[in-house]
Amino acid sequence: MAQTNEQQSNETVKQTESKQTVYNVQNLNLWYGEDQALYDVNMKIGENDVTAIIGPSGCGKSTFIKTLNRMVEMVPVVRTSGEISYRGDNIFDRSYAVEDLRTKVGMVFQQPNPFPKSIYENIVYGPRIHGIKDKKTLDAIVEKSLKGAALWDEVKDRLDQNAFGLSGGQQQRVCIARCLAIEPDVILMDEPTSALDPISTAKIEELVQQLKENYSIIIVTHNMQQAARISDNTAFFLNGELVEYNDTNTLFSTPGDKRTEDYITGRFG
Ligand SMILES: Nc1ncnc2c1ncn2[C@@H]1O[C@H](COP(=O)(O)OP(=O)(O)OP(=O)(O)O)[C@@H](O)[C@H]1O
Repeated sequence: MAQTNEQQSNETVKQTESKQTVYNVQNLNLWYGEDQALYDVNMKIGENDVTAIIGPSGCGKSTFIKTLNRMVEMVPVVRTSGEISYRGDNIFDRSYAVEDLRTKVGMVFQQPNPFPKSIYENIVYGPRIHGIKDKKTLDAIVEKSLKGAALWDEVKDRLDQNAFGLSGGQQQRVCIARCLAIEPDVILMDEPTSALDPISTAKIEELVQQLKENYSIIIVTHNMQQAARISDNTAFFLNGELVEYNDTNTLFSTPGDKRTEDYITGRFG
């Protein structure tokens, strides 16, 4: 029998009750002008979890993930209702400082997008904006971040070379390292491997497993096998609605909603 979002959300809370809640999304609706893209989304996201967002093209996955750092508001016609609490504070409150949110919540995109600068300059960009000038401190941040992104050994002898000279998979790890350099709490990943070859994809997947020790990760993916391999919880979106949200094993083995079953068995999408 189909369950309501609230029932599913409560169950997921039970399963992760020993964990801190990083995000609590309540009754989130979002419109692009007249067109509604998200409908009454309710979802709790746990600390140190990898949370996968799946669903067919146009179902609202990217829109949802971009609400979590309020990047979606860069589209001027966007309007939202409901609440997203991050570590207990509603990020839609007028007094909430979006700059603080963006230092806590890093983002990695579908296409690797390093700056047209050296590998070193890519990593120190954020820390410099935050006022860090000391060369030794910056050097240490570069090493730590590149090690965290499993890239240090490959690039440590050519930090002054342009990041554009790296492979696509390495560029994506530069972007992850750039994100780690600001010491985020959460990393949002919007289809981070869809432009990469299988070997680079496997490296990023392995990296996600390492990163979850220290960060909470929310990843949009078209690839259901990827969601099954790397995530703790999975949310299935369809037409802007959160159809089902559960621990990944349960969602893929015994989906509670016929629409989830149809999607994961390849009947559409
Ligand atoms: N900037 C925008 N302006 C107007 N409508 C938009 C904008 N971005 C997305 N939408 C609409 O919002 C809905 C959800 O789009 P979104 O990109 O979030 O879906 P998605 O699941 O991430 O798709 P895909 O897997 O193809 O990337 C779609 O109907 C889309 O046309």
